[in-house]
Amino acid sequence: MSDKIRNVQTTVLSDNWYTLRKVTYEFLGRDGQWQQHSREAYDRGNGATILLYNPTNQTVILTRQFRMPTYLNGNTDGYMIETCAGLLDKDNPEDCIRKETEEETGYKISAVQKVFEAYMSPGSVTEILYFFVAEYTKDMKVSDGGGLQEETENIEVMEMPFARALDMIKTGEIKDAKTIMLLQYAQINGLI
Ligand SMILES: Nc1nc2c(ncn2[C@@H]2O[C@H](COP(=O)(O)OP(=O)(O)O[C@H]3O[C@H](CO)[C@@H](O)[C@H](O)[C@@H]3O)[C@@H](O)[C@H]2O)c(=O)[nH]1
Ligand SMILES: [Mg+2]
Repeated sequence: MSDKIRNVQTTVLSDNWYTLRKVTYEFLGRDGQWQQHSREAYDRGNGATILLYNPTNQTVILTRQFRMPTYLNGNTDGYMIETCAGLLDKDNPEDCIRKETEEETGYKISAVQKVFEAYMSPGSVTEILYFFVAEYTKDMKVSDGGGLQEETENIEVMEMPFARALDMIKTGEIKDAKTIMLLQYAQINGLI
């Protein structure tokens, strides 16, 4: 609880798939005066994401899928290259990301390492994202991956040299924040 806000009132504006709320409240400003504020907050739950890397072959596993919001905002074909990621269900982030990894990439991993967590868009989206890394090898591949049929995810699995992935940040072929964060984490910490 913050002693800098009071009289918080919440209205649901939309709950068709995820939930958009309008929140009005009084906020104690830096000048010591209470101000009336109103903010919208989009709640789509929390998520987890993972960079799969193979230090021997110097490769990483990424995914490619259509993302409508990016299509609406300048991404000409709507496709995004991203680290494997999913929304959390009732599971803890570790179990969730293992399950998501198998569904989306076809790799069955066990040991995962949490590296940090971050609010990805704190002015408008409630979500906190948990970031993981894990080593993978060929023999961990148990299926094609691709995501859940019933969710019509159509995910393409991409294995590529780590150096190529880093280069794709420079060329703009990779434009997804979580993916850039994890690739740079791997580079800074010499994972590969
Ligand atoms: N029918 C329908 N499906 C939706 C809607 N919005 C999302 N979906 C589908 O719901 C599924 C959710 O898949 P997950 O793999 O669980 O989540 P994600 O979308 O990959 O989320 C990850 O990436 C996001 C974007 O970077 C992250 O924000 C999120 O934290 C997470 O890491 C996707 O197939 C998505 O297309 C909708 O309005 N209607
Ligand atoms: Mg996903």
